[in-house]
Amino acid sequence: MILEICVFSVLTALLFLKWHLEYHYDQFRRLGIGGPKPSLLFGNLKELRDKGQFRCMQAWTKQHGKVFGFFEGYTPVLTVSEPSLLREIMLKDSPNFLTRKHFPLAPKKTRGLFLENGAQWKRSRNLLTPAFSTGKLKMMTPIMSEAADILVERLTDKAKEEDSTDIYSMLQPMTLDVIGRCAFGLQTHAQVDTADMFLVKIRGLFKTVTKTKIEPLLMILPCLTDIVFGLKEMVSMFRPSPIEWLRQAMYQVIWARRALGPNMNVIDLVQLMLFPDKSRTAWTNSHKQLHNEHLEKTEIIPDSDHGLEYTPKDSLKSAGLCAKANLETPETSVIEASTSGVQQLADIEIVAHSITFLLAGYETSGAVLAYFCHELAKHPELQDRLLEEIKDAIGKRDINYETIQDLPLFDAVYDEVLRLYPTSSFITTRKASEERQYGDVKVTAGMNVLANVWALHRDPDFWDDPETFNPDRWLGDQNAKRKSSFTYLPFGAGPRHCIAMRFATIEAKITMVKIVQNFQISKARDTKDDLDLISRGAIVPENEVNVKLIKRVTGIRRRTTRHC
Ligand code: HEM
Repeated sequence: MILEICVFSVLTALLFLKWHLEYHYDQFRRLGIGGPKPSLLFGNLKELRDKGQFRCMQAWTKQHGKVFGFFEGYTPVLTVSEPSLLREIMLKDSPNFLTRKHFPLAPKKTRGLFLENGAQWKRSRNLLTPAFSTGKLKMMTPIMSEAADILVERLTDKAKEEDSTDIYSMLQPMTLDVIGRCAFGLQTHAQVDTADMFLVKIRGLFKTVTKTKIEPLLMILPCLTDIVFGLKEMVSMFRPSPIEWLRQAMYQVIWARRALGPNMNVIDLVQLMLFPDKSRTAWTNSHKQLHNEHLEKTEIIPDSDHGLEYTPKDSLKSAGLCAKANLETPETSVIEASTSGVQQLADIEIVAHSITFLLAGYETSGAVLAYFCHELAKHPELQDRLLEEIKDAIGKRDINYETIQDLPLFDAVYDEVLRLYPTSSFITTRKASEERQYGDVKVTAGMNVLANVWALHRDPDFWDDPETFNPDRWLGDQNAKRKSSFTYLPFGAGPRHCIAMRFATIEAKITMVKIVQNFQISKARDTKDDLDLISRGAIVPENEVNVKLIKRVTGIRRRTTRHC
């Protein structure tokens, strides 16, 4: 009898589960929205994984149109490449869409700007936006310029030694040095030292992101999230993860920089987060007292001291400040930023934002530069035009924020690279707070929306000959109109667009101008016509990006003076 009851219960539970899944996976059909057929166990995850997200998006858009639904495991995602609907969701009705789609492995408490939602996101965005103003970006360009100079030196050596250079592997450490220095305040040496701890940890981090089987598991069974997080915490007690290493390194930088107080010779994102404009005047007595107490426990190392290796314990050859703090004084981390009455970020938030900047900025910027070089190798005639433009607009002047402003062809090439390779296509997501009806499309409360940027940028309804790389389409007066039409969204749109759009653009321009000035890039014997791409948060080259570099005789090899 007991056995029969057990069998009956199990069968009933299975039937109920089947009914529930069928009902769940039928939700788009009930709303009159088409899409690929999901399986009861995996939704559409298997196809996404097998074919690759971007191929699926393009194929599904062709088959189901500009608005369709798919299931990322158990999670329903409404996918939109209809510009007018995107404008409603991302801009006009943005207060209803200030939240992003949930990321299965997102930390639960301190999340950083990208993952924050609601009031917390608003506060952070308001506090962080001034750090990306024109004035502040100008002050950060020497960091970018110096990193680009080191790149040119390394490429010069490569050009002498090798017929084919994997430019991607050269660009990644450069973007890491820029972001390491700007967002972490660390004097990293990723370009010249392959054993640089920062580089090693970041590579470890991205390897885990690519290989993890946990994320798909949580996509299929989100109910396991708490258990998985609990287990992860237990494991990290014995084997700290790369992210934990980064967190600790960042805390040490913060403590040392707080101890030293504002230093206007060192402008990076850490400085701007720690001492935003408003707080400089409000550097109140309570801060001063804490600052002085902490300073007494802090040993200042002269800038010229290069003997210090950084590790989570003594990582403070921090962007020229070079202070080694007494690391036993974590109480500074709880300086509540509001003691002065001025809104400021607390240490725990700064750490989360720094890690976010690193994750959001490292892969994207490196990949975009690699795509840029790849397209130049395929289009030698374009390089002659770019070089002419540099000569006319810049001549022998320094490459800096001012001199790179008036380079329309460079801008056009950059825009076209980002059209064909919108590296952050699959992170442009929103979640509806309340139900809305836009024409025929009903967006229910809690529904996830993905701006289908990959398909949008290759849609023949909006682009002539969309698969062709043609920077000239960006020249002329249609440019501004095109950019405001919601057919081109490499940096997203609306209040949650990429906060560092101009930071990334300046970094790319400075680097590319220096590369074009110094090298002719052409196809090497092993250059692929079409790169294999992989989506791991950002869409990046799966393998090497090989090109042949020929040093220009007239190349300008100039090292930017250290800015601090
Ligand atoms: C070419 C390089 C880059 C591209 C293509 C890119 C693209 C994007 C995109 C598409 C989004 C989502 C926008 C939306 O949902 O509307 C985004 C968000 C974001 N990006 Fe970037 N990004 C780049 C570089 C960077 C860099 C260098 C940083 C940091 C220094 C950064 C920090 C962020 C942050 C913090 C967010 C979240 C903004 C928020 O939710 O308020 N990005 N980015």
